Amino acid sequence: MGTVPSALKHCLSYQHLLKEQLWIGEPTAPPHPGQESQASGLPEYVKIVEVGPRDGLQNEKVIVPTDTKIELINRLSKTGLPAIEVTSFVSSKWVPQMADHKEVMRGIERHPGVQYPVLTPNLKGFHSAIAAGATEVSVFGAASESFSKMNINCSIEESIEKFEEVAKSARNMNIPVRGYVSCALGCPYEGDITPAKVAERWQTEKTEEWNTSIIFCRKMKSALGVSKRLYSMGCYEISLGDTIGVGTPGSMKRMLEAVMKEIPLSALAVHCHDTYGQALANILTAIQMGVAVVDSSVAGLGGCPYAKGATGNVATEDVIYMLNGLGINTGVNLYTVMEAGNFICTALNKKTNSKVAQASFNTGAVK
Ligand SMILES: CC(C)(COP(=O)([O-])OP(=O)([O-])OC[C@H]1O[C@@H](n2cnc3c(N)ncnc32)[C@H](O)[C@@H]1OP(=O)([O-])[O-])[C@@H](O)C(=O)NCCC(=O)NCCSC(=O)C[C@@](C)(O)CC(=O)[O-]
Repeated sequence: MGTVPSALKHCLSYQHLLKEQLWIGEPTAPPHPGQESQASGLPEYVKIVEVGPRDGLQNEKVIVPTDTKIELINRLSKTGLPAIEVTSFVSSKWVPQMADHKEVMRGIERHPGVQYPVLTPNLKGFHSAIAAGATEVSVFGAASESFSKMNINCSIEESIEKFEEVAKSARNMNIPVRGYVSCALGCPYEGDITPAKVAERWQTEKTEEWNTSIIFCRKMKSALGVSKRLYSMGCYEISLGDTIGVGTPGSMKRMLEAVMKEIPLSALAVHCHDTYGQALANILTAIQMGVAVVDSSVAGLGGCPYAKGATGNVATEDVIYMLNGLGINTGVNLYTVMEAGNFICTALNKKTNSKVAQASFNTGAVK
């Protein structure tokens, strides 16, 4: 797909798409995330946080060569993406694919204006990340006790203590910290997290219905509680993760309504996996509610090693295509993201999960 632009120029569908401006991101300087378009009520600019090199690759069974990871990140850096999550400073016994975190961090070319966050579950990871040159980190908690235990081997409460240590050290060093809340809409171990009216119920007195939805209430309270605590400890942004991709626009809306009462909209991001094919719809719902930061993964790669059955993240290509169609600026060039997607899919010997990239292949315009 290295020849995407020239090949597609001869393709009628390309001409149509070009006319519709779906392929090209506006290369203008982005306004502040969340700034609203007067006309539509939608944000004028949506920031895309590319998580492919980390979330996308962490689940790959075969170890991807370090040079390939570096090349992927270097390619993504040239697309206009404002943030690229590079790797995780976690235990190589737990996630062998991320064992080369130092080499990847040190090997990439950094482009001005691009953020390169890395995951750090604790102080050990934080110090290693900083020593390797990280300038932004992310802590990652969960709304589900079982997932927390399986993923980072501690309870939610213990995880908060570790994140507080990271946040404190980061603050002293002027390092921005992002916070994830996994299982915001469902958990692979505890089942659905149905937020039906639970936020209101949590905040008011218990009713009869409280008893029937007590489990959901606890989980919702947990999602809210973890988000609030991450935000209070100084995380500048809270990324709400539908880790196993079970959410729907309905559950996304209810969850966001609850969280938005506690955390400013400008500090929220959504992180959607596409297991049930709902990711784009969920993202659209979030954007319509004013969320202006979206995580996505090139070629739709991804999955969490501790969330069995969860498929990849929503594909970056598909999110950009949708946002371009809505006239929302991302500053990202879809062509070059597709080229990066083709690069990594070729390297992994797998088909892209991006519908937009697949459609381009199917037109015959892309060989
Ligand atoms: C968190 C730990 C490390 C706890 O693991 P642990 O075994 O409880 O750690 P420990 O403190 O007991 O130490 C045990 C050993 O691990 C080492 N250790 C301790 N910390 C580190 C570190 N930071 N980096 C490297 N090594 C570390 C430590 O030094 C020691 O080494 P030993 O003395 O045995 O040689 C482990 O559970 C782990 O690495 N888990 C991996 C979690 C992970 O990466 N999951 C996938 C990412 S989360 C995700 O995908 C969801 C997300 C973010 O995308 C959002 C969504 O979709 O919802």
